Amino acid sequence: TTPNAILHGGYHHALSRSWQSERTLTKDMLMYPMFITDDANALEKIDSLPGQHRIGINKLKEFIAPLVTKGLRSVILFGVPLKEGVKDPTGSRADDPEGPTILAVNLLRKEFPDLFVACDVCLCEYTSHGHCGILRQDGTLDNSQSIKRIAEVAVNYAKAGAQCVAPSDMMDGRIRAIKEGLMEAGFAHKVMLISYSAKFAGSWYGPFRDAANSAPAFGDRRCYQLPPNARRLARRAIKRDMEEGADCIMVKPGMPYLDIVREASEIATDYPISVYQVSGEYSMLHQAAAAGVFDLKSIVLESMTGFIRAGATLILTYYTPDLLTWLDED
Ligand SMILES: NCC[C@H](CC(=O)O)[C@@H](CN)CCC(=O)O
Ligand SMILES: [Zn+2]
Repeated sequence: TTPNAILHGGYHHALSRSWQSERTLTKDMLMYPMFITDDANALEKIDSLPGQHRIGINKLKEFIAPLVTKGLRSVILFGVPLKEGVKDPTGSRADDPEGPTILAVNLLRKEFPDLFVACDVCLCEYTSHGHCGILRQDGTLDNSQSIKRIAEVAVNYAKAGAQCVAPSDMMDGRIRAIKEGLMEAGFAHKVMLISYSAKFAGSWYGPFRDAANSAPAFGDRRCYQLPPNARRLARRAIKRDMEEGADCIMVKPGMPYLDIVREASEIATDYPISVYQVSGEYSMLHQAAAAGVFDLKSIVLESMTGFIRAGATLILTYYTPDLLTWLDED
């Protein structure tokens, strides 16, 4: 089987099936990014992301239950190890069975059977150097080692019960490596593979790196995230990931890259298109509204309209809890 011959993974679950169709903003379109930390009893506010928290495994059920009651349908998990000595050059603890991500997958699948659980797959939260891949001695990326490790982590998240894996690393060929890993492990037909295909290097991720303690220790991510002005590379990355077996194509950041969302929806016409309203966008709107520039609910709903107009069918946003409330109002 060639990887992109496998379609089942993209519609195995009722929710992912709904994403395969045209939509206007509904709760089902929203995927909530959550930070799970290795301090089991933590429930820490994140200064750079007002309203967001780092959540310990023992606080997760009580935190998420009211959101599920309000109509939360899906989450994407980011493990945030804060304990000393967890990080190393190869991110070997990313798929630690006792680590925050796998513990959270286990708990959510057991306690909230209707919740669609996705895991972000990357090494940067677990590597001592903070890069999204494994480095050579000279400090440059070892792409083949990186995709081998990233595929291993993705398969282990699938084995733990994740219904979707989304690699945010931007290594070349990681989609095929993950898809083939899922195929070998017998998960490709029931786990959705969302590719962060067009993800741009730049200044929109600061609050996340603060929240996840995942900034690169040296250098930057310009050798693997796309150059902001490289529309043509984005088109090539999208086509490549379709070939390699992605079930959904994501663009990130969102508002500053709406043209790329439109390109993705025209290139990957038969795929659900996902967009990530990243931490910088979230904080910008939040702080501008607090400063009286505009009303928060209005501006957030209008940003959602932009994503849908550009062709997005799945929106990752930290505003998910607010939107679950706002969508029930007038
Ligand atoms: N794996 C990269 C994580 C990346 C931030 C970064 O480039 O450091 C994004 C997470 N997928 C940031 C998301 C955000 O800013 O909200
Ligand atoms: Zn990363």
